[in-house]
Amino acid sequence: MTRAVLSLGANLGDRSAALRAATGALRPERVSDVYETPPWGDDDQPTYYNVAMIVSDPAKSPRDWLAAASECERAAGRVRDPARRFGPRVLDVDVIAVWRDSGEPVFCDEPDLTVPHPRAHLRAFVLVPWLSIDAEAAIPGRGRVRDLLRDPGLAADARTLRRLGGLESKHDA
Ligand SMILES: Nc1ncnc2c1ncn2[C@@H]1O[C@H](COP(=O)(O)OP(=O)(O)OP(=O)(O)O)[C@@H](O)[C@H]1O
Ligand SMILES: Nc1nc2c(c(=O)[nH]1)N=C(CO)CN2
Repeated sequence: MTRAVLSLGANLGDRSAALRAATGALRPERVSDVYETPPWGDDDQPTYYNVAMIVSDPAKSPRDWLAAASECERAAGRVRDPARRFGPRVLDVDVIAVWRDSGEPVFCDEPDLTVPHPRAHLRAFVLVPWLSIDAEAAIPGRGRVRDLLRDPGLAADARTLRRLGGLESKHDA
């Protein structure tokens, strides 16, 4: 059994619909409300809708979670622009952290898969939704999410997020 935390983001097209379709495919144990978040890393793009979810599966390795994430992105019609890092997208699904049934964290450091996600601890749009569905959330090797969010820069970013409500309601105009 592995348990994973996934972070989903969308800022092109019908953002709620993309997140809802991915949630249907990934069948999470828990999913956060939708947060509207300013773009991180590349300012020149629309605001994102972000959610965090907790998933578990008896058979899935971190690489299987990455494959499931990539399949959701493909199904949403994502086109990669190699020239634009952190650029706009119909759907992004990141594998934030993975644990075995025993609670032991899984670490991966491979060219196409790094777990825990190497930038998760810098992103209020990952940490705030995650903390909302797990008060004890912690990034293996980095510490508890509620402590990470005490960093002044992250705390300021956290205040720019707007909680919109559950995925079942429609948020896009
Ligand atoms: N933990 C991870 N979760 C998702 N993708 C990962 C992870 N570690 C490595 N990758 C790799 O990152 C590649 C690029 O992903 P993507 O285009 O979503 O990056 P990005 O959105 O520009 O940046 P970021 O990963 O910081 O969100 C993927 O093809 C995947 O192989
Ligand atoms: N607010 C926000 N900003 C981002 C996001 C995201 O999901 N939310 N994803 C990115 C992909 O690298 C880049 N920037």
